[in-house]
Amino acid sequence: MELRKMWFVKNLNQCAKNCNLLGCWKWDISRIVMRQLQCRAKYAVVILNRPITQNQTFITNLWNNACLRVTVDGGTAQWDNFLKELPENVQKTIRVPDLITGDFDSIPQEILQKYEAINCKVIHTPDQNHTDFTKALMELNSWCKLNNLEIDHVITICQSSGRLDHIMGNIQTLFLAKEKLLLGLKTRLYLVTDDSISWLLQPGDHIIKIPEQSQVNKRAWCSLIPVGETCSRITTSGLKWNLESQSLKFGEIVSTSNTFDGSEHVTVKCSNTVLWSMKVPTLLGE
Ligand SMILES: Cc1ncc(C[n+]2csc(CCOP(=O)(O)OP(=O)(O)O)c2C)c(N)n1
Ligand SMILES: O=c1ccn([C@@H]2O[C@H](COP(=O)(O)O)[C@@H](O)[C@H]2O)c(=O)[nH]1
Repeated sequence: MELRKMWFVKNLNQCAKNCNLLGCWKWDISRIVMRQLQCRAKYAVVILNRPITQNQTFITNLWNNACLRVTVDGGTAQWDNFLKELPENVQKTIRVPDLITGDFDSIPQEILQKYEAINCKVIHTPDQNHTDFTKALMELNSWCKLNNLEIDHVITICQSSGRLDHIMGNIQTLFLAKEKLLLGLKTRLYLVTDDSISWLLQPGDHIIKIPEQSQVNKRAWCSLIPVGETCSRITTSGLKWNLESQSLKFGEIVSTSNTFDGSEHVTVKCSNTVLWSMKVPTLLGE
């Protein structure tokens, strides 16, 4: 075997030992969800069409420190409502959206005109085979390419209430982002609701840092949901109800209402993609 190939195989074996031949991801959401948000990572914020009820300081810091701010169709009106609730002196400090996208069946005309007048870029995405959220990510990605910007995270402000089809559709967008490479390879996509954050764990090894308050908070739930396919083999540590080379499948085991065992990290080794969600008390200001 030629030398370069031998080196590659040796490294692959090492990697296989560590990462089960698949992938190895570390997740530290504290810089994203802590309200002070001293975040040096480059990230974009996407606002979907649900009321924004998270802590005001968290949202305004998140928004103003983002590299790119996108409101999606009716999400623009939700953003406008959120702004109206802020004290006037704070309103003046808030950056305007960079992009407004959507098929525009939900946004009131006067809101669209108001934001056009202050030079927000408006992109009409009429395709009815993809949701406005999915199309917003495509536009976001084009914007990043055009502006030579590599972003680490896309933080989507939404809710897990309201229409079930939209909730499922948003999870479908997480899958599409991965399967159809809607975002850069290194860009991580999250759904942030009132008091929780969710993202997909791809096949491989994951180390999830648990914020200190959640380590000891008995109400700090977390979950591992096998959306889309059965997860035939999953092993965890750091949870109250750990899984040991078990399978997750609807109709058999789905890990809801799980919680932390006080460890600093949760580890997950999974053979198939699963949806990880966890409560983050600081989002609401608890
Ligand atoms: C098999 C199939 N089912 C349903 C649809 C319809 N459909 C899927 S995505 C989409 C656009 C949804 O737009 P969005 O703004 O995300 O949601 P809205 O609030 O307008 O319903 C539509 C109409 C389709 N194109 N194909
Ligand atoms: O109940 C809802 C409604 C919408 N969404 C998300 O927002 C975008 C835009 O929605 P519009 O109704 O077109 O304004 C949609 O694609 C969904 O991703 C939601 O999560 N819940």
